[in-house]
Amino acid sequence: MSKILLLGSGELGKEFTIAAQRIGQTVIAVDSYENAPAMQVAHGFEVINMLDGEALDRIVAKHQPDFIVPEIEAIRTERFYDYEKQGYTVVPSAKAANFTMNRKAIRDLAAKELGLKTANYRYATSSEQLHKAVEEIGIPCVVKPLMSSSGKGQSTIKSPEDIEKAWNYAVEGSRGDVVEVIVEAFVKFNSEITLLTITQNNNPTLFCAPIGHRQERGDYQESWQPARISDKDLFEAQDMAEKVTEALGGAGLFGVEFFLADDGVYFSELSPRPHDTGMVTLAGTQNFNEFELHLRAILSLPIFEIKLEKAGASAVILASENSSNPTYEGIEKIAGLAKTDFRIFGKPTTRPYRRMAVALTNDSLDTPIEEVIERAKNAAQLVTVK
Ligand SMILES: Nc1ncnc2c1ncn2[C@@H]1O[C@H](COP(=O)(O)OP(=O)(O)OP(=O)(O)O)[C@@H](O)[C@H]1O
Ligand SMILES: NCC(=O)N[C@@H]1O[C@H](COP(=O)([O-])[O-])[C@@H](O)[C@H]1O
Ligand SMILES: [Mg+2]
Repeated sequence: MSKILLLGSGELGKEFTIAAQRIGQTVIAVDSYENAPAMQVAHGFEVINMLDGEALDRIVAKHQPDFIVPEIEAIRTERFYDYEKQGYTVVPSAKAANFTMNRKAIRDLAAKELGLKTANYRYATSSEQLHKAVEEIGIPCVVKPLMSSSGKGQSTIKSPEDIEKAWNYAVEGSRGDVVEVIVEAFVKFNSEITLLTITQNNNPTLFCAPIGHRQERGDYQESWQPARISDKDLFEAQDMAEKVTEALGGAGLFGVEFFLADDGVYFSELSPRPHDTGMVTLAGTQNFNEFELHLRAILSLPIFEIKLEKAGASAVILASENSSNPTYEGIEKIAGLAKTDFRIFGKPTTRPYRRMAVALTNDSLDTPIEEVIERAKNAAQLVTVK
């Protein structure tokens, strides 16, 4: 049996840990605060600042894990290359974790090295450079810190007056020590998808049915599976996903994000780990959920097939204010609904817009997906977090 050091212990890590526990693996859950969701179900835990390389070195040496599994981006990922040299397995690979924590590394790899279609983009390290970059890219455009996730520090420039604001907002929302932003042309997409892509050690790459999602404030609100997509677009997205995951290396599940526009498919970014929008697979849409697939790929266990069994949707349940010791009202209402389920993550504190729980619905594959999404949204609205 293997020992897994899980770096990041939120809702995604919690489901991954439960999947690992079910097949007898040992998980040590790590995060920056005590009582994080995955810690509540793991064999052991560590509370450290994961951006602190020495703290990371210390717990890796202490636990000597068979697998180091990043669950968030904000980790001193440069250390991962050393761990690989020392013989540790980083999931999916040191390169995958390191490249995706910085938008510049992954975007240059995708657009320049691999030639994938992306939005036009520039970088800027000062507000003067941002003005120039916006002039070149054109308005509207999207500004994001190089190091951030879940929409933090991200804004859309709709007129020249927004540029200064966008710069300040990005610097404030930036994690880590890099003061640099990416400016991307605004893609007028018709929809966006996450393509869960599973790379395996001794077997070919597999894809899940595409997941559609809707974002607000750079964070997902609802996701559904399967997403509506033409065969041509799906084939293109799979081809791009295969190229980028192969370049990053290793075995595991990736969430590859695409925009579907009139002029084709745009690669946006990817997570080298289970994706938040992939929580829809907890609704029983597939024979294996995304956490089980990640685990199987990591452990080199065969995946006989990935079968889409139901249409499903997830809708987030957010907190609205700051509190500790959160309570949940409306659980009995959501519990009473047909073909509906929910997960409460068990986060010890709330803040405005913090994702605390998720509503899940499913139905037969011939049900219009809009109906399934609507039910998930209505279900989520029944629960309030105080
Ligand atoms: N160039 C763009 N054109 C149009 N919309 C965009 C563009 N870039 C981002 N968005 C919108 O903002 C959302 C979040 O962007 P992105 O995925 O790059 O941010 P993130 O902070 O990495 O989010 P997460 O970590 O949750 O994936 C996208 O899903 C999309 O809805
Ligand atoms: N888009 C990335 C994502 O969804 N990550 C998930 O959110 C947690 C952090 O939540 P928190 O900010 O509420 O602590 C992470 O640990 C991970 O599970
Ligand atoms: Mg994203």
